[in-house]
Amino acid sequence: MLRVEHLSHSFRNAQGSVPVLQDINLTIGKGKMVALLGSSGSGKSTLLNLMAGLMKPDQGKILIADQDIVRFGENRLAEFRRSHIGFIFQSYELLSNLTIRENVELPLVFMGVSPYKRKVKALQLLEQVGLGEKVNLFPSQLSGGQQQRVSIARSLITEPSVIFADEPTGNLDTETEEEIIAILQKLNREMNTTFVIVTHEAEVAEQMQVVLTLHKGVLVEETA
Ligand SMILES: Nc1ncnc2c1ncn2[C@@H]1O[C@H](COP(=O)(O)OP(=O)(O)OP(=O)(O)O)[C@@H](O)[C@H]1O
Repeated sequence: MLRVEHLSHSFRNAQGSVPVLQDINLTIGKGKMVALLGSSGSGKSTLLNLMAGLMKPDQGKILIADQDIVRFGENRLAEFRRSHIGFIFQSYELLSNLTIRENVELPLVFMGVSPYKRKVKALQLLEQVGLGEKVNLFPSQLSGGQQQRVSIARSLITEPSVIFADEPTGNLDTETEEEIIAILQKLNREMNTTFVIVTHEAEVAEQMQVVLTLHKGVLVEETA
């Protein structure tokens, strides 16, 4: 379960402090597929980055697996992120000099998992995202949609409690977007992983179980 309590955040600029998120409270149950919807500048990415422990908020609690990650020091947070949190970026963020199997294995390399175990798990996940035939290719040999599937497999390899995705289909055409959403839904069913997906497209949000809508830094609607 993921819980956010009284979360507020501001960015500072030359004029002073600009509030970006104001008193956000939300609870996301285990295994839910959640959309974070809102127009440009409403604070979606900021909220996602805070929940993923990539930034520290000014105020509030962020509870993941019953632990308030806001209180963690840098090392503990980095360790917690590695084992509990997955992230999918709009721009895939794959390493071009590694094969796609090696890219998927990478989080386990940092956790000291044996090469054999890493390989077995990576191959299984690549099979699940429909790339079983392409495991030895390099990212540049794949389409954008295929590269995003590699990054999805990579995000799952540590079996995280929750995966955060920031506009995961933002660089893809409509047909490929539908394929990626279908894969995320399949993985959510098969692995009971919680997904929180930032989107500004109502059509994408409608396909999720819960939709959280942000407007100017305030959570204005929650539909389930
Ligand atoms: N590092 C930063 N420094 C100062 N202001 C920032 C910073 N990051 C974001 N902002 C501001 O915070 C507000 C919310 O930004 P955020 O990226 O969270 O919105 P968003 O809803 O994800 O937008 P988009 O859909 O365009 O990505 C915006 O007004 C933005 O300009």
